[in-house]
Amino acid sequence: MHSIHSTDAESAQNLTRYLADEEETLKFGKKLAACLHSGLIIHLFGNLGAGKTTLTRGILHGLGYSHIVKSPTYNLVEIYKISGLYLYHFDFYRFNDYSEWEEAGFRDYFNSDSICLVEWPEKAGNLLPKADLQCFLNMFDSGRNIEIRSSTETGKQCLIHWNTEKNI
Ligand SMILES: Nc1ncnc2c1ncn2[C@@H]1O[C@H](COP(=O)(O)OP(=O)(O)OP(=O)(O)O)[C@@H](O)[C@H]1O
Repeated sequence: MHSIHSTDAESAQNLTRYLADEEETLKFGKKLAACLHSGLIIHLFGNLGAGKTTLTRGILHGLGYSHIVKSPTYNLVEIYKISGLYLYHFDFYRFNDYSEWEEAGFRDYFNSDSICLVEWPEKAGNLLPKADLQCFLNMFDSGRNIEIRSSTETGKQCLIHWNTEKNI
């Protein structure tokens, strides 16, 4: 059995990592993928260019997806299927209103067979189901970091998995 590693910056409820460059964001996403499973809803917060799509690309690579990962800015959602698992990558930056939500059938995307990663969740407001994990991609003059907070018991279990995983 592994012991739970924790520092001041991380506990079962949250973790923070410094991301030196794009490669490191990809690497972090790949490692995070090992803690994820179907049914999870993850909200990604961060300004334009903060690295939300890069993180998603890392997660997809970690799940075994080896093709191009595009930003969903224009389509609102990109759909990936990886060995029976669906991953929906939303970007609500250009989201307008409830009718758009209904027409696109977005409600149906949030089910137990999929992982949903949502950029700009604040633009869709309370139409979205509650997130299990909230990822904050922060940019400072001194560099970038990511902070992940769990907001459900399921999300908390993911971060416990991260903390107990060897070599992470
Ligand atoms: N940790 C990092 N350090 C430096 N550059 C990074 C880092 N992570 C990503 N980038 C670079 O930042 C740029 C923007 O990244 P990305 O498209 O992932 O941002 P985004 O948050 O999805 O943006 P948008 O909100 O516009 O969709 C890319 O050129 C990427 O290479």
